[in-house]
Amino acid sequence: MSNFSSSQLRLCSRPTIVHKRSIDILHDPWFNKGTAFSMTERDRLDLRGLLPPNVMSSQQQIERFMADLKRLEVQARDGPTDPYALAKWRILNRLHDRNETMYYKVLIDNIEEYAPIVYTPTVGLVCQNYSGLFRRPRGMYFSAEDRGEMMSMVYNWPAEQVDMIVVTDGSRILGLGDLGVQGIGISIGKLDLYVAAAGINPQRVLPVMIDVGTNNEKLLKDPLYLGLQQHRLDGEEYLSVIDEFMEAVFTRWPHVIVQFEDFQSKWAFKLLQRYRNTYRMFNDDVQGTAGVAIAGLLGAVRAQGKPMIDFPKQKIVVAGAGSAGIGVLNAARKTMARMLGNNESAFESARSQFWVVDANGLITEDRANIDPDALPFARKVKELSAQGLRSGASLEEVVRQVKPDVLLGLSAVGGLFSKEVLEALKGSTSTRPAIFAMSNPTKNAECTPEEAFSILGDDIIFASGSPFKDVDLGNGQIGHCNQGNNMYLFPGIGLGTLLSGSRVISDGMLQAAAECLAAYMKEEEVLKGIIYPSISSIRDITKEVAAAVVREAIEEDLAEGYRDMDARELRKLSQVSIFALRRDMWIHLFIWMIICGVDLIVRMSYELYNCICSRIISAHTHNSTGYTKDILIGNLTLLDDCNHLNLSDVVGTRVTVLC
Ligand SMILES: NC(=O)c1ccc[n+]([C@@H]2O[C@H](COP(=O)([O-])OP(=O)(O)OC[C@H]3O[C@@H](n4cnc5c(N)ncnc54)[C@H](O)[C@@H]3O)[C@@H](O)[C@H]2O)c1
Ligand SMILES: O=C(O)C[C@H](O)C(=O)O
Ligand SMILES: [Mg+2]
Repeated sequence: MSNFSSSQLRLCSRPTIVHKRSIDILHDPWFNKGTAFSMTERDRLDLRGLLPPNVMSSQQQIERFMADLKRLEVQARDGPTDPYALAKWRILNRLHDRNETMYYKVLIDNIEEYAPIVYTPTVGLVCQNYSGLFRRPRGMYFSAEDRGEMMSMVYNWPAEQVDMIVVTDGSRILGLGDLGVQGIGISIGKLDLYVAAAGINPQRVLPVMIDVGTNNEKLLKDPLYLGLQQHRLDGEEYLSVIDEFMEAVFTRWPHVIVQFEDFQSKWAFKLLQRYRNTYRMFNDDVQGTAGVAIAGLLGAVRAQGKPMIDFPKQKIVVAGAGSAGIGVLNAARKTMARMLGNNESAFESARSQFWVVDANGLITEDRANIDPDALPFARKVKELSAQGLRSGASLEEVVRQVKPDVLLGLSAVGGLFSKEVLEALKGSTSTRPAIFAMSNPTKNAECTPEEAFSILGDDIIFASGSPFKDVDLGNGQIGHCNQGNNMYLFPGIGLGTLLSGSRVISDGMLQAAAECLAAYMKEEEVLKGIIYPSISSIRDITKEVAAAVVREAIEEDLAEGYRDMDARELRKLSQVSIFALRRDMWIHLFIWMIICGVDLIVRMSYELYNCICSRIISAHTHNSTGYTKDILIGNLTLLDDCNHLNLSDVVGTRVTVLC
């Protein structure tokens, strides 16, 4: 017999009235069921796309939480270079969920310490463990199950404006392979850098995961996996999902920029060709990496005490012919060709400077089923014997015979530059050979700086994709470890494109970004072996890169202007001094607005803050942290000299300023 009266029963079965919708529900601990929301509930509450696609039972949710809790102790000590990396990530992530503005303040002020936590290398560990780490969702998930729904579900995202999307399909996360839906961590990490380095408004960024399944058998068998448990879609089916996604986001936000990230090379090039002339998009692994590598390669030439124009004489061995390797090879060949006269024969002769080794050894023209993207770099069979080489030669053999100036790794194989390979590089004809161990995360680096310096001696250039500490060479000298990572370019490429209002991202804009990075390092730094800036100057380099991209977009007549600044005004800017242009960027770089109820929080530069302060009605210190102030905004029409800021809607409101 039940103890309930019939009126109590009626009460119990009464539906809960949910006044909230969409993300507000997920952020309300009273209503939130997280991944346990059924598809019907997701549709009725405008939640489709705001959660990973796999609907979980509450028992599964508990199991996932417990499994993560048990793993915590082991995994918190699993960080590649920092034993507490994962624990730090959790703490920062919790801060993000409580107070986003403070999160970015902490990140910006401590970028050197926390970039390796929110970005490479720790982000790799985060993606690997995402099922356990998942708490509050960030970003959107578009899955194969959402076909036909994307055009409407894109409106479930709460922000009216989105400037930057970073999208992945999770198929090649860093050098960690197919991580399926867990790859969303990489989109989140890249966008954290967009906010920290380029000052993009955090309310206008959108991390996206397109879940078309996974071919990772471990994940397919894991009952707690958050993604679709099916093999990846392929061919036309795959393309139709990505097409639908692109159409949906560009319909809602026609001016958005979409950065493709960590797509397996099989699709990376095809998607780039498919969309780059129609949409504002780029592929960071192909194009961002290429620019960063070019800047580093030119730096390596300067570090030998030679002029950059000597670059076409460099012999370069590349290990890895995937999206990143081929991207770098194409860009390096074009750069050489430009230096050699920019004609057909220059382009042809530049080709002979490269030797490409992949999982099957040296790539030569006689290879069966050769990847068409690698074909232009296949060595001619008739020249092999003269070089003491053969089809499929090992990396060690190639290095020994070629005696290259540069050994560049984008293979995702940790330790590939073994003792034997580095010993072979001792025969290099360069006065200062360069080693680029660019694969991520840390354990996938082709070699460590210690290995390189100890085998090859002090007079080398070393760069790695993930951060390593400089090496004490024991004679009062420091072996400098450069971080050659596309983070030095993608925020500036995105920001420059945004500010220019260019409809597409041209080769010229990417080239301008790379040249800007190459020119950024001073002669004396380069001669010391410092060929990339330090992460602490990422805001500054981003500003420079963005300015270069804007200038090139204007030059190519692609710029259509941004917000209040039309193309004509932009063009005028190109004629004034570069300083004025930078000042303008500075303001855009540092301002963002977060609408909080009726009040606004404004994050801005000191420069702009001072400008506003001279016109405020009242100001008082808001809290004890010393960097937050409440001000009452006066007549903002006086703000004309704070170029292009339309703050008129904040007149008379209380504004919290974070300087
Ligand atoms: N530093 C950076 O800014 C940066 C940028 C992009 C990519 N990456 C890193 O580069 C790596 C590769 O990325 P991708 O997108 O090109 O991957 P990918 O899977 O498309 O390509 C990997 C390539 O390495 C080759 N390879 C595998 N084993 C090899 C071996 N033993 N010897 C030589 N080559 C071998 C494969 O045949 C393939 O051509 C990843 O670790 C990624 O994190 C770094
Ligand atoms: O994410 C990074 O750190 C660089 C690059 O995009 C990569 O895929 O490794
Ligand atoms: Mg990447």
